[in-house]
Amino acid sequence: MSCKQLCITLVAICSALLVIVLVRTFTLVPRKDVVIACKTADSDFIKLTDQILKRFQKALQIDTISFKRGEYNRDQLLLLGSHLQKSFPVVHSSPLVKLDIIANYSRLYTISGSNTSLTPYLLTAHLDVVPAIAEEWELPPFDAQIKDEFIYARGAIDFKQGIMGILEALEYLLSKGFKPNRSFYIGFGHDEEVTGVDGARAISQELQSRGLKQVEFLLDEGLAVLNGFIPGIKKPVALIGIGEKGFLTLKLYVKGEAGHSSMPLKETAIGILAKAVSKIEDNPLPSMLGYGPEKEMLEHLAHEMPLAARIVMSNLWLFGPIVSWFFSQKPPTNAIIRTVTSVTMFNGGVKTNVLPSDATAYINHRIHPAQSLQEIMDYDRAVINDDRVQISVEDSMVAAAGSPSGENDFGYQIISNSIRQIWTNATTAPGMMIGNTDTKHYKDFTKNIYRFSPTVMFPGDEKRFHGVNERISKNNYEQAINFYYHIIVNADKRLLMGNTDTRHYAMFTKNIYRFCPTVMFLGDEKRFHGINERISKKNYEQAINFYYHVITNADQRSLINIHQHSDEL
Ligand SMILES: CCCCCCCC/C=C\CCCCCCCC(=O)NCC(=O)O
Repeated sequence: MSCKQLCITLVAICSALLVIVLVRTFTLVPRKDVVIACKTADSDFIKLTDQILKRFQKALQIDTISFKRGEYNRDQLLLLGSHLQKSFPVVHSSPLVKLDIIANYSRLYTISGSNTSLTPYLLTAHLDVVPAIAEEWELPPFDAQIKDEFIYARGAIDFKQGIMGILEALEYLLSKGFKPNRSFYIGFGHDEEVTGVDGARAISQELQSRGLKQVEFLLDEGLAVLNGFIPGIKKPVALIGIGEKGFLTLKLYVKGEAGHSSMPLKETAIGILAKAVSKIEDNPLPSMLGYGPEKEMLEHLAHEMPLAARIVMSNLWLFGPIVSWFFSQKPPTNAIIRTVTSVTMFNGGVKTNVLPSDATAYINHRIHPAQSLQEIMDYDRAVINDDRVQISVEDSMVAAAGSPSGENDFGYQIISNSIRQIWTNATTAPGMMIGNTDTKHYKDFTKNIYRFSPTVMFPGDEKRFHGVNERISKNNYEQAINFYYHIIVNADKRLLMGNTDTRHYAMFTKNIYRFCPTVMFLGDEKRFHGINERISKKNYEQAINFYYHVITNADQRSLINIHQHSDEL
């Protein structure tokens, strides 16, 4: 090949790459329905009254702690149950609502809709919380005191704002005479923090035993309204978890030899285990960017970014390694691109002058959906590379596949639109839930599983989950209630409000108009995507003539000057 031919080939390849990059950059624009913003002046806005605030604080003061599987504060769960009963009298006495107590503490509400042809949906949340080390908190974790407009308490964002927010919204709606068309369920599990096997799983079994086959969608706790988490985007980003990482907890065990500390062996069981753990921490798993829901997330968000970032994020096939490096720098972004590893427990030794007879550590992996449990086990074994360290599986769950997040996916769009009604300046995108939820117990009912908590977060707030100083602002709690209000109202519709293809032509003109030459009478709107869609012969003739006139009228250079014509008359 001559030098000239080589140059031509290179220019051709670069031009082709440039075209692909630019086409992807400017065509990845997600659906965005026009939504009516929820305003505090609206007649149906639920204001955070003292009464609402007090019952939220009371719920937070009840320490419904889960310690381990089957070990939770049972009395407190009962107390929380009676607090809910007292706080929401309309919910608990409405003929439209049936409450079942499941496995002693969990709660399943069935709200009957009038239209049995509509598939019901399911809202879930959990009653339990993780323990808190009170001494490390600014304010006691179970007092729910308010400081600078924030309510501090264990459970404030994980996830009693969900429990109370859902019931506040339902109480309000029912007291205003709301009668749903679409039935729905509300499931509150009591042991989500210890895998939900007693609570959510029992609720799911109860629904199955009633013959329920399918729900339209499921909304559980999950991602949040994030400010400043995603490089390049200043406005709030509300991520809806369409997938969920799996987990794998491994037990590492080293058998040692007890003896006198004055005559030590070269290595003790603790030393051997410490080296293994250190190797695990020094060898993070590789980035899987582009192979899971994070790809969709970045492609959805690209159009919100400045041009350079937009080009990069729209073309992960080319720029993936740069993005991976960048995202690896901070824990929240690192968590979405790879299987992460946390050494969470380490035990060994009984006395300062006794050689340890054994040592145990636990490693908790959160697994990226593109990897299997076996791959992670094999990786750890190879990294540790020491047969003296016995590795066994303590607990595991495979990652959850991505739920649909397309333009016509009812559940996703209902959640997205409800978010945008409350956080009007936020952009929504599908994401991957990095923690685990109760949703695994409901996966047989639907593929439309979404994980979103109505929680506003700023960088650093992620440490409050299971950490110290968990809190929510009063304003955010009010938003949470109104978010659930809109979920219930929006999901009660039969269909998404229609969108057209016009958004794909938005780059060509701002003069976009939408009109169908269709004559409609009241009730005909149900024929769209419904049954008995029809048009009269006369109307079809009108439609043809309408398009005839559109074509002939648009064929002019400019609009006819009406005044000129009037003068002529
Ligand atoms: C570029 C995107 C960055 C994503 C950053 C995510 C920020 C944090 C938002 C939500 C995190 C939720 C994690 C908490 C899980 C809560 C549920 C739970 O505790 N489940 C039990 C468990 O996982 O062990």
